[in-house]
Order: sequence, then C-alpha cells, then structure tokens
Amino acid sequence: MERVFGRPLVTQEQMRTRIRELGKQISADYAGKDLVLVGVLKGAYAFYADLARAIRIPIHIDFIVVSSYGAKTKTSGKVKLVTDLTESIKGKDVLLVEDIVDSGLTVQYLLKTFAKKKPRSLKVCTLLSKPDRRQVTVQVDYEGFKIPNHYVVGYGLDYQQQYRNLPYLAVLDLADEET
Ligand SMILES: O=P(O)(O)OC[C@H]1O[C@H](OP(=O)(O)OP(=O)(O)O)[C@H](O)[C@@H]1O
Ligand code: HPA
Repeated sequence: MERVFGRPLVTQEQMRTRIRELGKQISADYAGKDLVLVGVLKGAYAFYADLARAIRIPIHIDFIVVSSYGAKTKTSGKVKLVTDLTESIKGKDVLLVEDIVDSGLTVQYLLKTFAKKKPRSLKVCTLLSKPDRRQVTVQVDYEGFKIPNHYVVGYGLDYQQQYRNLPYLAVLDLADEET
C-alpha cells in the first residue's frame, strides 16, 4: 500500500506555542490542588511530556494504556483497557491527557471508568479534537486544536504503530482511503 504524507496540519512551532498556553491555564486552574496528570497511552506520550513540562505547579504523573483502533483508521467501537493506573486517584484532582478526541468513545469510557474511582474532580485535556467525527457527546475541558475530518499522524499519533515520532502533525493519505 502506498503511503504519502500530505500537508503538515500543525507545525512544531504551533504545537509549542499552544502547549505553553495550555500549561499556563492548567497551572492557574489547579493552583493549590492535588493534580494527577493521567496520560492516555500510547498516543498521548509526546503531548504529555511537553504539557507536563509546561505546567508550573507540583503534579503527580500516572498513565494508562487503552486501545480501540487496532490497525484501522476507524474505531472498533470497543475500548480496551490494556494497563491501568499505578496509584489510587480517590480524592485527587485528575486531568486526563489525550492526544485526540475523535469518535469520543475512548473519553466516554474513561470518564465512566474513572468516576467509579471517586476522584475529587475529573477533567479532560486533549491536544486535538475532530468534532465532525463524534459518535457521542463528551466533555472536553482543555483543547489544543480543532482539526478537520482527516486521519492524522505524528506527534504521538500512529497509523499501524508507525509515524508516532514525527515531530509535527500530518494528514495521512492512504491510496485506498478508508476514512
Ligand atoms: O475518540 P476516539 O475515536 O475513541 O479516538 C481517540 C483515541 O484513539 C487513539 O487511541 P488508539 O486506540 O488508536 O491507541 P493508541 O493511543 O495506542 O494509538 C487515541 O490515542 C485516543 O486515545
Ligand atoms: O486521526 C487519527 N490518527 C491517529 N490515531 C487516531 N485515533 C483516533 N483518530 C486518530
């Protein structure tokens, strides 16, 4: 299958600027609180590392691994929790850090699952949002960029586990486009 990179959708510089703003806003909103920053792996790894370093208040870090896309460019509709949190979030202020909210199914699943763990507060921060693809309405509290309905790769996001280390966000054109 031939793969060609289309135009870069978000540059490294645009990422840097926007993440600095998000870090500032989160630092102000969570000042004096017990913030646990939960990265949703694998996709969020790059954004998470940059966002955590843009936050200027003490934080706890933790991660979960979830998967629902497999090798496809459409959600399977089934969100699988591959690896759970390492510490209790009971009574903590939890901020979920996602790379992208697309159909919304992953965030919907995580909010429902995490609410049962009785955090003091539970919010969502995503680098990217594709509103045209939503299958369910979900709460997003912090959003980096709204993007159009294209399958994107880079900056943590993959196609069949490739391209995650691309330092910017690009549209992936598939010869036999499925999206
Ligand atoms: O809003 P949704 O349609 O649920 O899509 C968003 C989710 O899909 C991707 O994860 P994926 O299952 O591909 O795993 P990955 O993070 O390892 O790439 C992405 O990292 C989000 O977690
Ligand atoms: O556009 C996307 N690219 C990579 N992974 C994704 N997971 C949901 N949407 C996407």
